[in-house]
Amino acid sequence: MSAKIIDGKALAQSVRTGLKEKVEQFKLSSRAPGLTVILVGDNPASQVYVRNKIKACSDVGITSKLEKLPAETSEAELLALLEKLNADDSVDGILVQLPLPRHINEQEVIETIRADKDVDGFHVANVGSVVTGIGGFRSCTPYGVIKMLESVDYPLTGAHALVIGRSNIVGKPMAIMLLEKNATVTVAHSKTKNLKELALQADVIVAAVGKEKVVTADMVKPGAAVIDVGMNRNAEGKLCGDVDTEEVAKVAGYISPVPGGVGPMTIAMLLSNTVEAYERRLQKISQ
Ligand SMILES: Nc1nc2c(c(=O)[nH]1)N[C@@H](CN(C=O)c1ccc(C(=O)N[C@@H](CCC(=O)O)C(=O)O)cc1)CN2
Ligand SMILES: [Mg+2]
Repeated sequence: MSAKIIDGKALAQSVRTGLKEKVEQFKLSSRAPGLTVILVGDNPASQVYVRNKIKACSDVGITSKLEKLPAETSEAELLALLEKLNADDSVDGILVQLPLPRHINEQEVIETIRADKDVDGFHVANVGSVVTGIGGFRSCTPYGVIKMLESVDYPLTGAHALVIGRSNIVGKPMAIMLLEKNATVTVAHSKTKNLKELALQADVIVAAVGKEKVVTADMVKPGAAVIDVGMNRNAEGKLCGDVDTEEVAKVAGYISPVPGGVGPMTIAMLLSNTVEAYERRLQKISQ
């Protein structure tokens, strides 16, 4: 068997095309949605991701602004900038690129962003709203994974989903979003003892560990959907995910590649959240 590829790059492009049309309509009667991206320090990967986000905004017509701060920026300075952006009516979405330098408390920073401008969906108010099913911005990576599974009509109701990884930005919200789709969800992590046994029972595996070849072919049930959230460099310095893609593709029903899978969808869902933040703000103003 050879798995069908879930092409995140193509799906992201179609999401972006839809958003572009929406933004063009908004601009006829009002202004474009606005996103401010904050980058602290000079982490090379973060620089690439931020550049890609700014370019993606420009492609769909979202007005974006990059605030580049030196690595020595104090937490107080960063929080002051966030308060200023929170109060700025032209800013619909605010994003602070992670990771932050070690001297800055990430959670403190996230909680300072106004929840209705938190287009990353990391603020506790948004996490809580998603958990309780009352709306709120969804964390972009797991939101993108759900869209990828929906794009191939993967039947999630009653499916057994295994999420490997329990980070606040991927693993935990991923489990909640799969639960919302009526999957039976197991979350595995570094202390899980019987990973292979759990994986062999899973109809859907989402690997979000940050380690090469955590999911191998002997762990995958024939026909399962395997979504790779990992972003690693192998011994040759090549970008790879957490899944042994070549071998797993011989067993799985669906597989998402790295690069070209979840990564582009993360950025597409950020744009989608930004457009949603703008729409909600306009709605509030007109009430
Ligand atoms: N504030 C945030 N920080 C971080 C997030 C986030 O969602 N919000 N996620 C990651 C990094 N990230 C976005 O910021 C991200 C990582 C990778 C990609 C991507 O498209 N990857 C490409 C490959 C890129 C390459 O060649 O290096 C792919 O998979 O095809 C997008 C977004 C941590 N920080
Ligand atoms: Mg830190």
